Amino acid sequence: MNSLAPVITIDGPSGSGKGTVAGLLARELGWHLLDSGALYRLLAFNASNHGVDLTNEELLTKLAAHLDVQFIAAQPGKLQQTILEGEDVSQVIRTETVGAGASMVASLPAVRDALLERQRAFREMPGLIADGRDMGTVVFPDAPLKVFLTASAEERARRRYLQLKGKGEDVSLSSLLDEIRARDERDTQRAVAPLKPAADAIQLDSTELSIEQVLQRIRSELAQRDLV
Ligand SMILES: Nc1ncnc2c1ncn2[C@@H]1O[C@H](COP(=O)(O)OP(=O)(O)O)[C@@H](O)[C@H]1O
Ligand SMILES: Nc1ccn([C@H]2C[C@H](O)[C@@H](COP(=O)(O)OP(=O)(O)O)O2)c(=O)n1
Repeated sequence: MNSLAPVITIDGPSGSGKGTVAGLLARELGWHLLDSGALYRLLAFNASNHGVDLTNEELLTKLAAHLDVQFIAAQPGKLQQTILEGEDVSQVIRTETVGAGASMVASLPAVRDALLERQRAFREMPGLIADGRDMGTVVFPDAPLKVFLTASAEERARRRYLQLKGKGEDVSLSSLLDEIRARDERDTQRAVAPLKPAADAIQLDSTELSIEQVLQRIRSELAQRDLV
């Protein structure tokens, strides 16, 4: 790990806007990007492909340690492709089913341990934007700026609904709301690295904020810390 590279952590529940904001910030600053949720999604997806039960901690931990994955970005911060065992899986790992599977495998302590160093290795100059659930609490506890991004469950379900409809998927708002609530419950109640704000995180409720307004708030926090 390069201890000199600054890290901005963006944690929060599903649909709060973490991925969008992290991607835009990384592009704006020219920093690296860690989409940690993608690792848990990849593991759940890979396990299903290999017929591994999503509660089998021992086998899942082995799979996690040997995940053959590459994140390809033409330049730091550019939209990245996710390649698993040589295949582009960027889109197929984005479904709600894979998200629910990711949340299940993510509750297993040995699986989280197996993915820890892989995540820390993303910390390189000129800096890293890290998006997930435990970026500020566990993976990068010394990050100079930690953001905890939230929004009401109803607004997050509405956003996900619009996003999936936009991709032509046939989804229902009420089942998305149920799925979001179930995922919130599992992610906040697990024993290891539960979703919660770091003690030194700034909390941003984006329910009534546009993406640009969220970015503005983060830019002003960065300026206050002399990070840009
Ligand atoms: N502040 C916001 N206002 C309205 N829509 C938003 C906002 N932030 C994100 N979105 C939209 O909500 C959807 C989910 O955002 P995403 O970044 O994938 O969330 P997360 O990574 O937290 O699950 C996307 O379609 C995104 O464009
Ligand atoms: N750092 C992380 C990132 C994700 N997870 C788990 C918990 C989440 O429900 C799943 C999927 O995360 P992801 O960020 O891709 O999901 P959303 O885009 O927020 O819907 O993975 C985690 O436990 N720790």
